[in-house]
Amino acid sequence: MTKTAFLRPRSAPAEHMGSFTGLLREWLPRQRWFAGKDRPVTDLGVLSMTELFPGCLHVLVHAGHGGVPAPGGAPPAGDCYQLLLGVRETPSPRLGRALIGRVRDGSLAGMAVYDALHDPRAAQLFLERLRRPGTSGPLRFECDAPQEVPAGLVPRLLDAEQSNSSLVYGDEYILKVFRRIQPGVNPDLEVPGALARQGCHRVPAPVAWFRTTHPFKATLGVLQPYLRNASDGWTLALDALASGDDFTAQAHALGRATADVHLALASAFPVGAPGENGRTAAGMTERLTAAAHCVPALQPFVPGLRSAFAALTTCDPGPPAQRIHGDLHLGQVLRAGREWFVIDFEGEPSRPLSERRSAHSPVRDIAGMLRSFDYAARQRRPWRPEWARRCREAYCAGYAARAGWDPRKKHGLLRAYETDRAVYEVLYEARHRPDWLPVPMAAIERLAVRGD
Ligand SMILES: Nc1ncnc2c1ncn2[C@@H]1O[C@H](COP(=O)(O)OP(=O)(O)O)[C@@H](O)[C@H]1O
Ligand SMILES: O=P(O)(O)O[C@H]1O[C@H](CO)[C@@H](O[C@H]2O[C@H](CO)[C@@H](O)[C@H](O)[C@H]2O)[C@H](O)[C@H]1O
Repeated sequence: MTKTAFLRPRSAPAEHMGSFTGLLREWLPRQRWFAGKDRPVTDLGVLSMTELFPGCLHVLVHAGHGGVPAPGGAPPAGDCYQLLLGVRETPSPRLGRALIGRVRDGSLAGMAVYDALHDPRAAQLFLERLRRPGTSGPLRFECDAPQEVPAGLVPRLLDAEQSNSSLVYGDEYILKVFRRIQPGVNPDLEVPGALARQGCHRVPAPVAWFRTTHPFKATLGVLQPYLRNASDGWTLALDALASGDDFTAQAHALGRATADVHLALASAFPVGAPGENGRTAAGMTERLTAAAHCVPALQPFVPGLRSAFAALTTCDPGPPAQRIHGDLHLGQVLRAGREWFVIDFEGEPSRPLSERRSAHSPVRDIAGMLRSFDYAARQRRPWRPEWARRCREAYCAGYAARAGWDPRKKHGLLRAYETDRAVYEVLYEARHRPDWLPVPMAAIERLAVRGD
């Protein structure tokens, strides 16, 4: 009998939970998807641990960043992360990169613990679990309509720098395993499901998903069809920049695709109240203040940026608020065949889930994509501002052709939303990719000084 048989029943006893926290305390902050890199982890606790199959544990951990426990014994402020942990005496040498460490004490002392998403055997068994709806402890494995996902698809873990972790199965399906878990339905399940019911073909529809009921209700992962031979917009844009190829036709089609998705979102999630620019401006100003506190390089530009937000209260109110993508950029769009598809409806990962699921101006998504053209144009020296400007024109024209209103005619709104997005990007880059910070900072300088 292996030592892991110890871990039964399915919800593992508290004794084992403590064995892992020492290892995870070191490993967790080094992961790309760990959101609290700018704050030390002051406390780490296992919130739930479920044996999925022998040698593979599903674990939710809480990483605290100081503060006192909330009333009722709830953990103090911090984030919850999802892990799949492999526990073996001797993991295969191929799993070296995935090794988290060896348990130091308790009944599992000496066992190696690793990130099981890197283990093809565990990934295969996990798909088997998803193919059959049912429960494992607090975990629920579900699907919408019975779709025959074939058995035995070979898994591979995407090694892209991501906010979550994704496994591709046989180039047929892709499973996104959310890493930072917040209570509630994840919009990356909710939105594609609702869009599929609207008949929107621009978004791959969920095939199966899993969620937890403990320590709170939350979506944990979604399986969807994998778009084979697709290229993401970022790669295509950089290729076009490198070869000198025109990208305006692609940008125009992308504008049309964005409008299609916005129209489908507006039908799928009808919103009663109109957008309120005063509240939006206040939120943007608050985010700027918080960002300038974390990234001092922003401080000299704060007055100029604030004026962009203040102008929101007097400018054309623009289109009504509705559900949107929330983090639209060139990496979130895939070109397959002659069509653009839109993925990853999670929204900006650092915002609370309730905010990400509420209505916003569609201009926010448009601004996200316009910022992305600027990011792409700045990847080459000399910088190619005219490339970004042409893409911007084409994208807005494509959007206008489908949506019936032209983003270029909403100058005040666009400036405010692009500024807000650039502020978000400054914070994102400072936390995750400090080498990239000059890219959004250049936009900040331009938006604060010239406002175009
Ligand atoms: N349905 C899909 N078909 C093909 N590739 C996909 C699909 N969904 C995601 N991808 C690939 O996986 C990458 C990460 O997906 P994404 O949803 O953006 O994850 P994250 O939230 O971790 O950033 C994308 O950049 C894309 O290359
Ligand atoms: O794709 P995610 O949901 O993880 O989005 C996050 O990471 C993105 C980077 O991977 C980041 O996007 C920024 O960099 C892109 C180039 O790598 C650029 O195209 C985007 O315009 C820029 O915002 C995104 O902001 C972040 O939420």
